[in-house]
Amino acid sequence: MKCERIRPYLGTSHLKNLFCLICLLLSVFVLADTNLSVSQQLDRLIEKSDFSSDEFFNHYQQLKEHYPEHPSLENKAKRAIIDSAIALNAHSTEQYPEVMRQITELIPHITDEDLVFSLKSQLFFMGSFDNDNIAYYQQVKKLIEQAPANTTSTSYGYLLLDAANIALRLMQDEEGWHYFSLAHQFATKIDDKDFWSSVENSRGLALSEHGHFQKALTAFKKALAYKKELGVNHAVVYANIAFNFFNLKQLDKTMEYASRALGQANVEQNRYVEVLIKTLLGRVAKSKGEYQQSVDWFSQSLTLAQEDDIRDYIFAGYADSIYPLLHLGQIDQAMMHLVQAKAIAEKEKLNVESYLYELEAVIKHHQQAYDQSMDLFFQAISATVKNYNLSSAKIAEQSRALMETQVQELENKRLRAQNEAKQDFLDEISEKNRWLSWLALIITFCLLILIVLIFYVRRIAKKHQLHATTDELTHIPNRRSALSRLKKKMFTAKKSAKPLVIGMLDIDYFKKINDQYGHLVGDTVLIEVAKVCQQCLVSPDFIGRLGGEEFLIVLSNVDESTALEKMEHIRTVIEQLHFAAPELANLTVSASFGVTMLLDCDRQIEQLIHRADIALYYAKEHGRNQIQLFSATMLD
Ligand SMILES: Nc1nc2c(ncn2[C@@H]2O[C@H](COP(=O)(O)OP(=O)(O)OP(=O)(O)O)[C@@H](O)[C@H]2O)c(=O)[nH]1
Repeated sequence: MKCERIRPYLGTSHLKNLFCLICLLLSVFVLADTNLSVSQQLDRLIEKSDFSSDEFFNHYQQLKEHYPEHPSLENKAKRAIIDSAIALNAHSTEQYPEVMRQITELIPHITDEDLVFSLKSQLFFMGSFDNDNIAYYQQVKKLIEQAPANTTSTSYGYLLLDAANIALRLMQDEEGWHYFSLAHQFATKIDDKDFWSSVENSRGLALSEHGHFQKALTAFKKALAYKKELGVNHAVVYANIAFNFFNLKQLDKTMEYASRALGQANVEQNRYVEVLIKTLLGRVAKSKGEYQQSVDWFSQSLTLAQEDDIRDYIFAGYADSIYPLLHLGQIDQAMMHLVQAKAIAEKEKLNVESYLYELEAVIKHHQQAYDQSMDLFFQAISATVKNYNLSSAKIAEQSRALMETQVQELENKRLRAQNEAKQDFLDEISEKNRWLSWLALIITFCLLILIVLIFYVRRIAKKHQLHATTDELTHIPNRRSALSRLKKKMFTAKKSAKPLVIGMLDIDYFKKINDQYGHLVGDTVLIEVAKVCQQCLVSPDFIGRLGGEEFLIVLSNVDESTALEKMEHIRTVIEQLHFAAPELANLTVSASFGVTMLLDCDRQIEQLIHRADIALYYAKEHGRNQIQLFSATMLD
C-alpha cells in the first residue's frame, strides 16, 4: 500500500536523472557545431551514459583533462549542465552552490535559446528541494511557459512530465493528464526514443499511482521496448513492472519481474534497483502475512540504501517496516523506526508529513491510545490538505476514506472481540462438555456394572426361587409351590365358578422297591413317575411332589368324568413304565389315586386335600393301583 506513498518523491528523482541525461544529449548536440572531436567523444560518453557508472566518470574526467580550458561558452555551459546533472544524481548538495553560481554567470552570455532554457531548468532543479507542493508546481508551470517557441530541447519535455506528475499528485488530475498529452505530442515532434521511453515510464508510474494498473503495464512495456531498442539501462523499468504486478496482486508475475529486475540490475551494477526490489520483496512478504520475512527484506534494503546513500529508500526502509513490526508486536522497535524516518524526512526535506502522521497514528492505535491515534489521523489529513491545497470535495473524499478505514478497523476489532468471546464461550462449553463426557462415561460404566450385577442377582434369585419352588430330585414343583398354586387355582375356580379336581398320587409299595433295588433305583422311579405324569398334563393342569412318593395332581376346568379319565390315563402310563437296565427288567411300578372335586363349601385347600387323602387311603385299602373318587361313604 505504501508503494503509492513512496512513489511521489521517487518519481521526481527519476525525472531529474532523466532530465540530466537529456541535458547531456542537448549539450552534445550544441557542441557538435563548435567542436566535432569533443562532440564525438561526448556522443560516445552519452551513449554509455549512466551517472552512477565508473565508465561515465572516467570518460568525463578524460574529456575535462583534454580540454581544460575550452574557449567555447557553449562547451562551458554543457560542462555546467553535466556537473549539475552529476551533482543532482548523487544528491551532492554541497556541490550545488558552486555549479549554480557557474550556471548563473553563464546564462547572460549564451545566445542559444534552447541551451539557455536547459541551463535555467537545471538551475531550477538544483534550487528546488521541496518538490511536491503547490508552489513548486507553479514554478514548473512558469518555467514551461518560458520555453522558446518551437523548442526541441528535451528539457522542455521533461518539465512537461514533471508538471504532469506533480499535478496528479496534487490531485489536479485534468491538468496532469493534459501535461502528459503535451509530453506525448512533444515526443512525437522530436521523435526521440529515449524521451519516448521516459514518457511511457513516467505515464506508467502515474497510471499506477491512480490505480490504472493494466494501462500502466502497457505503458511500462512500451518504455521497456524503447529502452531495449536503444540498448540502454532498463532494470528500473523491470522494477516498475514488478511493482505494478504487485499492485495488481499478481504475486507470481511480481516475483518474475523482480527477479528480472535483479538480474538486469546486476548487469547494470544498479544498486538503486537492488534496493528497490528488496523493498518490493518486503512488501510482498508483508502482503502474505510473513511479517518476519518482510522485516528482514526491509532491513536488507535499508542496509544497502545506507551503504549507497540512496536516501529515499533509507526513509522507505524505516517507514515500510513499521507495519510488519507492529504485526510482530514489536511496538518499541516500530517507534524507533518512526523516529529515524522522521529524522531522515526532516534532513532530506521529504514531503512525507502526512504519511508520518499516519504511521504514528497506527502505532498509537496499536498502543491502544485511540484518542491520540484519531488526532494523528486528522493531522495526517490536515497535512495533506495544507500541502496539496485540496478542494473541499477532495478533503471530504479523503476524510471519508480515512473514516471508513477507521470504522473498518473498529469493526474488525469488534468482530475480533466477538470471535474471541465466541471462542471463549466455545472453550467453556467444550470444557463443560469434556466434563460431561467424562461424567457420561462414568455413569455408563456404573450402569453397565449395575446391569451386570442386576443380571447376576436376578440369575441367583431365579436360581434361589427355582430352588425354593422346585423339587430337587424330580424337577417338578415342590410341596410349598404345589400347595401355593393349588390355593390360587382354588380361588380362581371359586371366583369363576368353574370346576377344579385334585388327585393325590402315591406310588404303591415304594418301600419294597427301595428295599429290593436300593434308594437310587427308588429315586429313578420317582423321577420317571414325575416325568410321565408331567408329559400327560397340559397347562394349566400341573403336578407337584408333596413329599416321599406322594404327588398332587391339579386339573382345572374339567368335569368329574373327564378328570377321572385323565387320572386313569396317568395311572395306566405309570403301570406301563419299563426300565432299560437288565436288573430292573422285573421292576413294576403302580400308583394309587385319591380324587376329589372342589366343593362349594370348601374354604381351605386342606379340606380338599383331606378328602383326596381319604380317597387315596380307600384306594390303598382296596387293592392299590386304582383310582378312587371321594364319597361321603368312605368316611364310614
Ligand atoms: N428312594 C427314596 N425313598 C424314599 C424317599 N422318600 C421316602 N422314601 C421311602 O419311601 C418309603 C415309603 O414307604 P411307606 O410309607 O411304608 O409306603 P409304601 O412302602 O409305598 O407302601 P404303601 O404306600 O402302603 O403302598 C419309605 O421307605 C421311605 O424311606 C426318597 O426320596 N427316595
